Amino acid sequence: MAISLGSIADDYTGASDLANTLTKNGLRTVQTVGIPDPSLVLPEVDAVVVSLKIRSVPASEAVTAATEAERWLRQQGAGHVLYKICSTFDSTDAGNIGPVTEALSEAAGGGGVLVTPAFPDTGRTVYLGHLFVGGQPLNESPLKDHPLNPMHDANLVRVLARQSRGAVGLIDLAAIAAGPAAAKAKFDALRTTGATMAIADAIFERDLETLGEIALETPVSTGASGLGLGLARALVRSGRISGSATGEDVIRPVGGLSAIIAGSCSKATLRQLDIAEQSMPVLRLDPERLLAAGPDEIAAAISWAGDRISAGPVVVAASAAPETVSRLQSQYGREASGHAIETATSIIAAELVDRGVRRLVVAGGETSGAAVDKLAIPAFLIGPEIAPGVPVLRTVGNRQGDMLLALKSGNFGGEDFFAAALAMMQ
Ligand SMILES: Nc1ncnc2c1ncn2[C@@H]1O[C@H](COP(=O)(O)OP(=O)(O)O)[C@@H](O)[C@H]1O
Ligand SMILES: O=C(O)[C@@H](O)C(=O)COP(=O)(O)O
Repeated sequence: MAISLGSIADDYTGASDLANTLTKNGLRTVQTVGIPDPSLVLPEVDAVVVSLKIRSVPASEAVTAATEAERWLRQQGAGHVLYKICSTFDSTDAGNIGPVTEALSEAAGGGGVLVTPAFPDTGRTVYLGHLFVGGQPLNESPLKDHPLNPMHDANLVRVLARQSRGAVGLIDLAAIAAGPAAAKAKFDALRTTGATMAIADAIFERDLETLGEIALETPVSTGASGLGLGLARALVRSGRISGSATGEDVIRPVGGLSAIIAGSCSKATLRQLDIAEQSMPVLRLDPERLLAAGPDEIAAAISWAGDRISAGPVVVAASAAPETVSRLQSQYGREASGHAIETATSIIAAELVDRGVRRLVVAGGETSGAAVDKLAIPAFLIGPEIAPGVPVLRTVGNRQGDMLLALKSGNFGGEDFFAAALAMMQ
């Protein structure tokens, strides 16, 4: 297998979001969970997205995992490696976007790295280095209340500089709108002033096409699915790949039961749960009890779901509003509460799969990572899109047999997302 594009995704929902974008733009793509075991037979593809669960781990741990994945991707032939981060730049001052980007760049022999989380399809745009989520600056958006990575500064040049050893510059919209030559000239000029990374503005897809073209000439870039779109289109335009992927054959029915597990506390997921409650049984876990009396609360949830699941899909949710999340975090600590809840939701997901669930929707990046790890799924093929950034996934080499999954980033999807996902998974 010789691939054209490699990516390292910092979480599993982000990986399927990127794999979805690459597929939609013509690249045959597979999403692996970690570096695949050599015994796993992967299909012939143009791109591999290696999913890691490193968004919220200490930076040194993230650097080690990402550089190992980069080495593996280069061995598969990848000429360019994209570090897939969140389109909302989820990363505190202790975060790893800077350290991983610098390490990947060094591994590839140095040079400047283009960085942009812009993803206009989901309302993420960057202007003069400031990230907007919908109409709001990042620090005024719901991301200010994220349970693990609360974002308090919309100026990404500053955010990235606080995490990094090297200097960070800006490729502004004026340079990008003037086309690839002007954008590249600005990028080169920044490098002569000592910047090792450049945040790039982008508002429209055409900006991302320009950025994809200049990023493809370098060995490493960092960004969200928008930059993936730019890279994929540049690859197809270059004639290096045929651009013929579709993803439709991936959704052959798998049968079995279906369930939804939610651990995201994002505004979008909270709304989707309220809507799901009108048409399916929804169990709201009690996070206080999960932390105080873990196994009992988990067993009660499994029993509740077991009583209902043969009649139709069930939803089990830990998700709560920001006030409840902060109360719990001040009592048990941010990491400890997040980790305990992820462990609980992953055990519940695995039990439900043991009881016959073959169609599973998981809401939340960390939540999805914990569930997929617990299920030990090695890789996914990418099917059609349910909502921007969320494809149907089909397992590859899964020990429970073929399953269909949707790993939903907390912030993604319309209010009827859960029903829409299940309707595409038979
Ligand atoms: N009620 C709750 N209180 C505190 N933390 C919670 C609660 N419910 C879920 N969590 C944690 O919040 C985090 C949500 O992150 P994640 O799953 O990545 O969602 P998103 O995709 O919205 O970022 C997880 O660590 C999850 O375990
Ligand atoms: O880029 C994005 O917004 C998503 O792909 C993503 O990474 C979202 O992260 P979670 O909200 O933690 O799922």
